[in-house]
Amino acid sequence: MARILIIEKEGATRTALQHLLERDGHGVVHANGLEDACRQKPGEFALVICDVALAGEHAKPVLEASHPAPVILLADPPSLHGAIACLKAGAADYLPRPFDQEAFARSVREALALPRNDDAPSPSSRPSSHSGATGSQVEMIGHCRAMQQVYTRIRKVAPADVTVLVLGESGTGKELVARAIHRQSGRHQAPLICVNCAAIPETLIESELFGHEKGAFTGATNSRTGLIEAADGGTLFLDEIGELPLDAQARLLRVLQEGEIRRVGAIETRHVDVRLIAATHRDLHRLSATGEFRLDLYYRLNVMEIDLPALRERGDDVLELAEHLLKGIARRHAREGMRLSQRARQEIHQYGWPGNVRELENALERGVILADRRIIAPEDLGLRAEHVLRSDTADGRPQEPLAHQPPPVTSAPRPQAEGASPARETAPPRPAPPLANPTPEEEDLSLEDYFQHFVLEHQDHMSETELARRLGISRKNLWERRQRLGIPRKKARRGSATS
Ligand SMILES: Nc1ncnc2c1ncn2[C@@H]1O[C@H](COP(=O)(O)OP(=O)(O)OP(=O)(O)O)[C@@H](O)[C@H]1O
Repeated sequence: MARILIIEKEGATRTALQHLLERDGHGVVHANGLEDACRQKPGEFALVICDVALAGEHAKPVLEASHPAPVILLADPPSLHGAIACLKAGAADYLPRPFDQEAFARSVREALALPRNDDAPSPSSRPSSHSGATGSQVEMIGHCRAMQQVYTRIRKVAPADVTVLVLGESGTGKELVARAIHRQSGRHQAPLICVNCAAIPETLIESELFGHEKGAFTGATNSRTGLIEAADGGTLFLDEIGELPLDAQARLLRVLQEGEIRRVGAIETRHVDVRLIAATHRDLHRLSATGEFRLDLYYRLNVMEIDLPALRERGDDVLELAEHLLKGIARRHAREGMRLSQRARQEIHQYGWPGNVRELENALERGVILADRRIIAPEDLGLRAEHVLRSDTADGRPQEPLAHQPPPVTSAPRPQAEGASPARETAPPRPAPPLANPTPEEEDLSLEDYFQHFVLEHQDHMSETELARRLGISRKNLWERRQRLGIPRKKARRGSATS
């Protein structure tokens, strides 16, 4: 549950946005314009959503006022120039209106997931060309051997200014790799433009990527710069490149071969200096055999390859990632200090994660929202039984099926993305996590945490009898626990409730 500020003049739109946000459990505050918003201290909100018309030039005024809160801009009518300017200035997202509910919810989720650095300079002091398409710099977590190889590869290819092909299942962090390469390259002062080829309609992709001249097609009332030109001097990240239509593939090949771009409807070409990083979860070589992907483009792209392991192949990294992600998610929902129970950790370790890190983030967010107390139980994560990878415990005993899941839990086949390359040997079934067996102590520990928190929070205004009743224990038990935990009963103030 995050506190979100909506800056929007239009009453009906405001109500519709509020409805969508409240449905997802967020708290909403309104402002009619920037001045009104500034009085509400926008930087203290978890997120600011602003009509681009009220955001000031290139959204800089709203971004400055809202720092360090992320800002989503809603644009009607949208423009490519506007989008690039706003994103370069540091907006978390730029949503063209009308948008569907799912796109809006996703954008809110992603903006709330951005790391919030209160010490970072505000957008006004950041060089505007420095930030990427979403302005975020997420640290990559994980120490397993496969990830170490990934980091080494990134370090070696980053300064080499060559085209890079990043392979990996959906949600493994391909965009993070692209960001890391850009950051460590000589182009880091120039823009990084990220484009998901699968998200742009086939009819628009050429004009979006390559730009168009006025009159090039019906509706082209002005000439427009494409995203490739916008990345001039910097890096272009083309995610899901396997989805690029064949005509666009031919144009892209020309950009790579000649360093030249021809806008749709243009006669002359322009020179561009762009480093390309492409990513896909598909086997491009296999696609080229069926004519869906140009073989010559595949060879041009595949100068350097970085192969990201699936999350289920990263051993204990999954727990390190879970702890790291949990902190950010809990902070966003104002539930700091939330922890995973031993059983939840065990389940996270044993799960197959077909949706990889993105799925882990979603499960943790569910956990943070659904957990009644500060400990997240396996039930709160809502993982699907069919993706639990069965393995033996460290002492060789078969793993007990997880209590809340419908038995039997069988050895699930490791899910393989459609068309994905059988790039890497998969790791053997994971041993049980390096944890003590889940025992009553663990639940006890969480109860003690809760007990301590509850007592400290309420002892000033509740009598001992009421505290004990609310905790569901006897007064004697309350006294004993106070002794054990070192929170002795406060001396009753004259006139305050005692029992
Ligand atoms: N090693 C990691 N450490 C921290 N966060 C990670 C890591 N890998 C992925 N993530 C997070 O997981 C989410 C998905 O990552 P990303 O978008 O880079 O994946 P992707 O492979 O590009 O997915 P898709 O192919 O579906 O676009 C992001 O929120 C990202 O920050």
